[in-house]
Amino acid sequence: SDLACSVTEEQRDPALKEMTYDIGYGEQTTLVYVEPDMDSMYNGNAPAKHKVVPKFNGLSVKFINMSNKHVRLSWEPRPGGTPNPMNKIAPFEASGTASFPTHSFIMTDPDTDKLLQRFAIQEYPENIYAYDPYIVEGDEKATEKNLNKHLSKKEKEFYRKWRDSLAFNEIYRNFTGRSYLANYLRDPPRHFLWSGEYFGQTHWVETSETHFVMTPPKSALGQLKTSKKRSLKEGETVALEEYRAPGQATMNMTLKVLSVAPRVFEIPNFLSQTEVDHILDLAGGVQLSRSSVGDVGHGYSKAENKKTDTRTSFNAWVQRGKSPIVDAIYRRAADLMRIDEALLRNRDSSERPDWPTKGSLAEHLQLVHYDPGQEYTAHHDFGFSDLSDLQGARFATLLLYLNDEGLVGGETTFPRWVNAETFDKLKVKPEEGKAVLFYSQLPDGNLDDFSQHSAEKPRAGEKWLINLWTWDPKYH
Ligand SMILES: O=C(O)CCC(=O)C(=O)O
Ligand SMILES: [Fe+2]
Repeated sequence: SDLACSVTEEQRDPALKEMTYDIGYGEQTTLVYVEPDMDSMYNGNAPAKHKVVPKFNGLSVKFINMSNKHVRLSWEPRPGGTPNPMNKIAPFEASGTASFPTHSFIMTDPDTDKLLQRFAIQEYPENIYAYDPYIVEGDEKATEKNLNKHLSKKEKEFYRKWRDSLAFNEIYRNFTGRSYLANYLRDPPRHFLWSGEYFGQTHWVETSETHFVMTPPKSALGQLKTSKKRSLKEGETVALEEYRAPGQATMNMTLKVLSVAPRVFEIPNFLSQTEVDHILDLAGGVQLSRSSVGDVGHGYSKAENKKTDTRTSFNAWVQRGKSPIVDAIYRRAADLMRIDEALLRNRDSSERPDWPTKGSLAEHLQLVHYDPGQEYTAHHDFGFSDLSDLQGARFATLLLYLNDEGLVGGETTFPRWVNAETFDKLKVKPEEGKAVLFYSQLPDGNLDDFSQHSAEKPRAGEKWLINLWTWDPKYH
């Protein structure tokens, strides 16, 4: 695109370092993410040498089923206590959730309820828990014999892939301090990522999707076909120009680094008052339903919809084509993330054939409403992929705050942000029109465990917010 921004030359992400490794196929080299040290996070002025251990000790846990049978995963409030069934994991697939050290999980045979293995969750970075009924520890020969006895050729290949993934995880963790939560070896994100080198660092980017400052008449706000390129009226550079900030061909958006690890940015005035009002207007016309959470690993449309106590808010989905204003918000968001807007809608094969899918890489806007006392406890927006090569996963989350008046509390918090000052969480205060951008993926393609976040309870007032999730890449 010809929109200007503060990145003048494309360079390798400053947090990527070369790592040489050998998982049994000879020496190989790849780029991995290494967290910047304290001094660089504070641009040379770190208040202390070492990072503070966060008070919050939760982590993302990944369970791998390395057997050729389905297993049932259950959570035990205490080891040996009554198990709470979670989900079935298919042969050679993985599943996961946010958890805490000392929590206990079990895998059982779904037909007989026979206990297969119990997992006691350890402290970060002990994120990965595998059920492998074939391995004979320290005896390659006996293991091989087992594999040949129980697995087909194809199944042995799947098994091998997980063994490779576990072997890579060991090396990756020694080098970077983090677990490899993706499957070996995930490509780096295909999208651009803003760098986040130090607190307060700013980037800027231009957009031609300027603010709406007047609400167009209802007749101009009909449904759009977002699978098509937009057709504009004669002389227009953007839709409904006459209702936008006058005399402005473009506007600049500023991203300020709130956290380096995870990479969190805030963008003031992303939405105008008119746009906020329009969305809240739409909310009046859409049916809000109790929010659900699910493992998004296999695509959100197939997510298991479970109503739980971890998420007590209400939500609704708003499609990009709902109105030209919603469409403009997607286009502006695309400019903000430096992603082609065409990737955030369905395309025909002539548009961006360089991408592996024709489906939109963005989800519908998720409109969320919290009353006092409602919350979304600490979670990750990513899910775990099966052994497919593409490993589609949520890449970025854009949060748009729609109100602040009368709202007390209700912050978005990042309890595991790396810093040298406090063990308390990073709190982002909702401000009308403000956006927060964070990445669920690291620039090396791994999932970012530190992207864990929560929505605090409003203590007074209500909270309205939008989630816009972008995938890398969604493949359904
Ligand atoms: O409400 C917020 O501040 C965050 C919401 C969130 O994390 C989510 O819906 O996934
Ligand atoms: Fe979230």
